[in-house]
Amino acid sequence: MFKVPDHQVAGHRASNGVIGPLIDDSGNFYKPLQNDERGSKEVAFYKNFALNSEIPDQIRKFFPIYHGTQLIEASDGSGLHPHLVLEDIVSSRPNPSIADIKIGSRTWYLEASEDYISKCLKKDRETTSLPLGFRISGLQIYGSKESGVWKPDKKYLKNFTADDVRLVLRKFVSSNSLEDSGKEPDCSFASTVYGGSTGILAQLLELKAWFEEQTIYHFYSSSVLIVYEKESILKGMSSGATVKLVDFAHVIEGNGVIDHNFLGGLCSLIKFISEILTYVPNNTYKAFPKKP
Ligand SMILES: O=P(O)(O)O[C@@H]1[C@@H](OP(=O)(O)O)[C@H](OP(=O)(O)O)[C@H](O)[C@H](OP(=O)(O)O)[C@H]1OP(=O)(O)O
Ligand SMILES: Nc1ncnc2c1ncn2[C@@H]1O[C@H](COP(=O)(O)OP(=O)(O)O)[C@@H](O)[C@H]1O
Repeated sequence: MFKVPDHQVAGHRASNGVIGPLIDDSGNFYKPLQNDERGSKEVAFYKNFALNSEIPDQIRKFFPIYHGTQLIEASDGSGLHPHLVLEDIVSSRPNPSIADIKIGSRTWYLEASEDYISKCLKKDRETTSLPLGFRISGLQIYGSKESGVWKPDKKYLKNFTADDVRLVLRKFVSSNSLEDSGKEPDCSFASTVYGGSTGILAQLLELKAWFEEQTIYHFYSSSVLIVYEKESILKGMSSGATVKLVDFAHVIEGNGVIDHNFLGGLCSLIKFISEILTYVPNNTYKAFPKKP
């Protein structure tokens, strides 16, 4: 039984006359192949990635598992349509908090069409992509059973400044602030979600180490998805904090060159997260411990 996912935060969504992703009860996420070359490029990426023996095993966990493609009824009822069948990253979490963070100050690449380049350039300039090397493309923050979920729309996120990004990454791991409540986020889940040996920061650093070496792919317009489950923490269980990469419709060959665009954006995101972990409420930051 297919249904439209409740927890999609960015990208093309199923709506009247628009094809969007579907999920099933078995933990699969079905992303409709776009009719132009984007669909075939994303399939080509997943196939190449699956077979590429140069990808270290510990890096594979950062990518959704790929189960091939399948013809299924499209979400808009227009008939059978090919879909990528992927692991559903959020299905095991009933109340996930999710951030879709598009990495890179440049979402376009020279091989793309002139129209595509100018469209991307405009978005990169108008968002935090250019100054920060990343932008928040989608967001959902779970508050509590009573307050529910805050899921700001695309337009709201596009207007973010660097300060808004800093604040929202703090709200993401707080117990007291949804929307524009005016409250100082308490960051009470920061050490559990962002910190620790298996937290978001540790995972981002592991990914960064690979990007410092890998020259196989250049990832344009791909996102880092950050997911965790607040209710689990409250029950004393693991936060389930997870980092995954998604959206590979604009991945090109690396040809032996480091993906500086992605690496730069990743380093910038790491800096923002690190600063939250060392933040002390009265607008100061704890000094980093001195090296022995
Ligand atoms: O048209 P828009 O403005 O919704 O752009 C889509 C982007 O939304 P954005 O405005 O950047 O948040 C959208 O970005 P997100 O996935 O929402 O971060 C994609 O970049 C999408 O392009 P593609 O499927 O990756 O080729 C983009 O779709 P296309 O317009 O390229 O089909
Ligand atoms: N494997 C997945 N599991 C769960 N959710 C996913 C998965 N892949 C993507 N998503 C959700 O769909 C959104 C859009 O995905 P993306 O691949 O960027 O689509 P698009 O090409 O339409 O931009 C993401 O922000 C996320 O919320």
